[in-house]
Amino acid sequence: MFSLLHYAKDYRKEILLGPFFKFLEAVFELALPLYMARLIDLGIAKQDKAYIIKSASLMIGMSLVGLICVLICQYYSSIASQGFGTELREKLLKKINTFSHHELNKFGSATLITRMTADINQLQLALAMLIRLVVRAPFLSIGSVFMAFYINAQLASLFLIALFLFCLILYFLMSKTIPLYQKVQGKVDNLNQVLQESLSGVRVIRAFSQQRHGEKKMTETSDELASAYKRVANISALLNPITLLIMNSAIIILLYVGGFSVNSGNLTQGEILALINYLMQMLLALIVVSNLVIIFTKASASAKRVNELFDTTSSLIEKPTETLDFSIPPVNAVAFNNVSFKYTPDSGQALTDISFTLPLGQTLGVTGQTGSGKTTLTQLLPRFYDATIGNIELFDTPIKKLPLADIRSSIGIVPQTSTLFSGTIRDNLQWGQEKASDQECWQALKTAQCLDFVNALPNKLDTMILEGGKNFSGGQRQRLAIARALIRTPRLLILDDSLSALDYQTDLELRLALKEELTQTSLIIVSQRLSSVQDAEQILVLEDGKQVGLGKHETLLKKSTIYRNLYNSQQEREEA
Ligand SMILES: Nc1ncnc2c1ncn2[C@@H]1O[C@H](COP(=O)(O)OP(=O)(O)OP(=O)(O)O)[C@@H](O)[C@H]1O
Repeated sequence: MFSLLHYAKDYRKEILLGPFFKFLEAVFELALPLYMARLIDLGIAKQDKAYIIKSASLMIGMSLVGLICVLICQYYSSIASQGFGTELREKLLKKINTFSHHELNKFGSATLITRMTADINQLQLALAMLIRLVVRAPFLSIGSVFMAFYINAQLASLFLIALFLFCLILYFLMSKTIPLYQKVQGKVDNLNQVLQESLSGVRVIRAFSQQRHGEKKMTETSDELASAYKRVANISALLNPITLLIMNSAIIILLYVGGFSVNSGNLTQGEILALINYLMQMLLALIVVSNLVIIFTKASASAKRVNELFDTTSSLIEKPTETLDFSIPPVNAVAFNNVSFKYTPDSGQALTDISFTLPLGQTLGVTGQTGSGKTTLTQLLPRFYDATIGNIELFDTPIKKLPLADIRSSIGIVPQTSTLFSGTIRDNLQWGQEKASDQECWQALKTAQCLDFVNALPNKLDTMILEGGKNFSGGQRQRLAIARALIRTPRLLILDDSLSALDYQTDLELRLALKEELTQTSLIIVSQRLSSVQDAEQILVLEDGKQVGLGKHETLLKKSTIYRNLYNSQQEREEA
């Protein structure tokens, strides 16, 4: 956990001064019962008004200074803990952004969200408590024992017995609760995952009338979390009553034994009150210590989960030795040389021995049945994954020799399910290119065949897109996503089944516009619909991850049985 503290290095001053002010306040708090004892014994008992006023004023003054110290400490702890959380979140997001899709798939988005939010909140809380209480609480509990010994060593031994009993109980409770807190954190992950799936898949759930099933799953998961919490809470809840029992029993014994000492003149009334005060101070400080232990236990579980992300090395190794240079036009936009790929060592072969070249400025169509490996192939180009065997070249350079930034800025990719972000249409287009002017936005919208529906919107480019683009149709969303990819005029544009929601006419017009407007751009169109790829200079046919055809439409019709069957089945469907 402490390894994460270096993210708070900019707040050294606050981390050192905060506990110092809290310590000052604790010194005053520790001195007050002693002053109170003197006030009773020397002021009230002897009816010395001047002494009473002097002592009372001193005590009020100490309390006020103590209050100011507390406020300063709270201020420092807020600044340091919030700053620490922000820094940690930024660094963690940066780290996650270096992950390849392998690592992203392995962790899953639910746990990444929990770690970025709940876990970091827990660490922020731990730092705030470290500043506020870590010096104060032990100082007060130990200081109370010393003060008690200073007043009366015989009665102070009672403090040691109470302290011993408390530590015994605390140890017993902690040994039970600490492992349970770690389990609770895992259950929070599960709940987040179910929540995320239920909310993002709400339409599918409704379409299948599966609300009951979704609700049942949700209830089961939150019941599991609730019962894990209950188990911890049931055990932790014992701490306060047991502490009060110890405290009250000790006070009774103190009053009983102390009464004899007062009668025999060995102890004053003020001293007995001071002892009771110190006893309460000690046990209350110990309750704070036990709460601190709980907070740090939770924080250490959170730190483990955050560190797991920091310690994960991305399978994507970036060691660029070359950069993309278009001063001498490359011959090919893409070349796959005997490329094979597996998602995990244990999974089946997603691509086997794929080889093709896409000359600069030309179009490659990729087709095949569902699950044949089309999307997988496109994901190797921006290096979302690396090929297991073989090599891939982009603009005549092996992609592993290029900086990721060069690769990704030269490729525009429109995935199968395009994500639009909440914000205006302009905001979404500017994701593609930050400084795109309105004119550039309209040009991209025109090429992507969005003019008709965007023009019909009263706020045009300022129209708000709801989360996930829910206020647009599937086809409109796909075209907006294409416009976003076009706005940066990519050198290679990959449309991964992104024309599937368009009618034949719009699909054709869009492809013609792409050819006309993007003369410098090479194109990969992935589609099961052969009409979308049949005009391409080459078509790659995949089946079960294998390359079963490569050539022009007419050639494939003659030579590839699979392609011919695909074509015939689609023709029949269209005629039916
Ligand atoms: N993240 C993943 N982890 C493991 N296996 C995967 C993953 N993504 C895809 N696969 C597997 O890889 C194979 C190829 O999938 P891919 O998505 O590339 O097919 P596709 O041709 O694009 O299919 P579709 O036309 O249905 O989109 C399938 O067997 C699929 O189950």
